[in-house]
Amino acid sequence: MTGPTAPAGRLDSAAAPMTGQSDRRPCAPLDAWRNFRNRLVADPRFRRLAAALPFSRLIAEQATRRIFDLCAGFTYSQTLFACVELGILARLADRTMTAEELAPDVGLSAPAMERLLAAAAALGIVEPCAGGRYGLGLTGTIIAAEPGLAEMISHHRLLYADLADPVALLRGRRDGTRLSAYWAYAGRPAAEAVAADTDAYTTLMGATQASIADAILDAYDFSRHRRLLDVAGGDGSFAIAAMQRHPRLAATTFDLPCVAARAEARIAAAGLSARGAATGGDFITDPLPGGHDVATLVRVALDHDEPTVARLLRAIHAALPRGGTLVIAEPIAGTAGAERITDTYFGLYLLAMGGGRTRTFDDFRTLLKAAGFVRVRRIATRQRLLCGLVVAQVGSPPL
Ligand SMILES: C[S@@+](CC[C@H](N)C(=O)[O-])C[C@H]1O[C@@H](n2cnc3c(N)ncnc32)[C@H](O)[C@@H]1O
Repeated sequence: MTGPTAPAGRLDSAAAPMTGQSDRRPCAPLDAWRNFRNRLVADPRFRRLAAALPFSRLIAEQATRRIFDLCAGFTYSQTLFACVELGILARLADRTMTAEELAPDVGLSAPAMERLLAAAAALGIVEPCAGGRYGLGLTGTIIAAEPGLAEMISHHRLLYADLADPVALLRGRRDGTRLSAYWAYAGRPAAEAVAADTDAYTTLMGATQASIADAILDAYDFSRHRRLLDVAGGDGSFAIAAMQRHPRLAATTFDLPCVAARAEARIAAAGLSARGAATGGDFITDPLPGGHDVATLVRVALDHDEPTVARLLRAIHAALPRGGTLVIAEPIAGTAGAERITDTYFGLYLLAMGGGRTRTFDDFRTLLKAAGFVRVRRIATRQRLLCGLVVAQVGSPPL
C-alpha cells in the first residue's frame, strides 16, 4: 500500500507493532494471580483432584471442552461451510426433511448426508425432529435469516486455503494468498482495478450491508446533516439506506470508478438519483468531493495500514467544512466480548489479505487528532461486537 507516512513519531510505519490491546490494561496483581493459577493447573496431581470433586469437575469439563473446541474448530467451520454450499439451510428453512430426501437433491449418498446432518445437529445448525427428519436449529435459523451471511460463509473457502499454513503467513509469506487476490486493493494500488477485479467483493459487501447499516442508522442520527459523503461506500447500499431513512438527506458514494458505477446504477434503481450520486476515484491519490457536512467510513479503515488510514483521514478532513462530522463504523478492538472477532478472526483474516488491522478507540483517537479532528467520541451500536462507531468533528487543519 503506497502513501505518505503519518506525522513523525506516531504510528509511522505499516509495520508498526499491533496496539490493538491498548484498551485492556494488564496489571501486576493480576499477573501474580495468573502465575499462581497456571502453576497450580499445570500440576497433574491438582488436575486429578479437580476432576474427582463435583464442583471442580464441572470447571475441568469446561476446560476440556474449550480445548477440544480450539482443536476442532476447523471441523465446525467446515460443517457449516458444507451446509451452506449444499443449500441445506435454504432447503430446511420452511420444512423438515430426512437425510434420504435431502441426499439426492444435493448429490450426496444418504449415509454421507446423515453424517453431515449429525455433525450439523451437534453444532445447533440443524435439529433432529420426529420421524427421523431434520429441521433448522436456532443457529441455522439465524444464519438462514441473515442476508448475506451465506455468501460470507462461502467466501471463507479463500480464508481456509490461506490459513492452511498459518506459520508461513505469520513469517511473512504474503504473495499469492487467495484473499489478497480477491480484495483487489489489498496491499497494492487500486486505481487500475476493473469490474472483474472488484465485482465479487462488491457483491459480498452489498449483501452483508443491510443489518450493519440499520445498526449504524439507529445509533447515530444523520437527520441533523444535509449531505453525506460515504467514502469507499461500495455499491451504495449504506448511502441508499441512509437516504431512505432520512428523506431530506442527500448522499454521495465515493469508491473506485468501477465500483462507483455499480453504486450509481443502484441509486438510480432505488429511485434516489435526485438526492444521490456516486463519484469514482482513488482515495489515495485523488481529492475527495466537497460540499458535504458529514462523511462515513464504513468497514474501510480496518483494511489498511497506518500510513493509508492517516492519509485518508487527512483527505476527509480537507473535504469537510469546519465543524463537519466523520463517522467511522467497524469492529473496534478492545470491545469487551469481541476479542475473538477483532483479534482472532480479523487478526488472521487481515494478515492473509495482506494489510490492515482492527483498531482500539484509543488508536482511532490518536489517528483522528493527528489529522485535525476534535471531539472524538465513541457510540455503541446494537451490533456492538461487529460494529462500533467513532465520531469526530473537523477542527483546525493539522500543522
Ligand atoms: C470492505 S469494502 C467496504 C464497502 C462499504 N463501505 C461497506 O461497508 O459495504 C472496502 C471498499 O473500499 C474501496 N476502496 C479500497 N481502496 C480504495 C481506494 N484506494 N479508493 C477508493 N475506494 C477504495 C473498495 O472498492 C471497497 O468498496
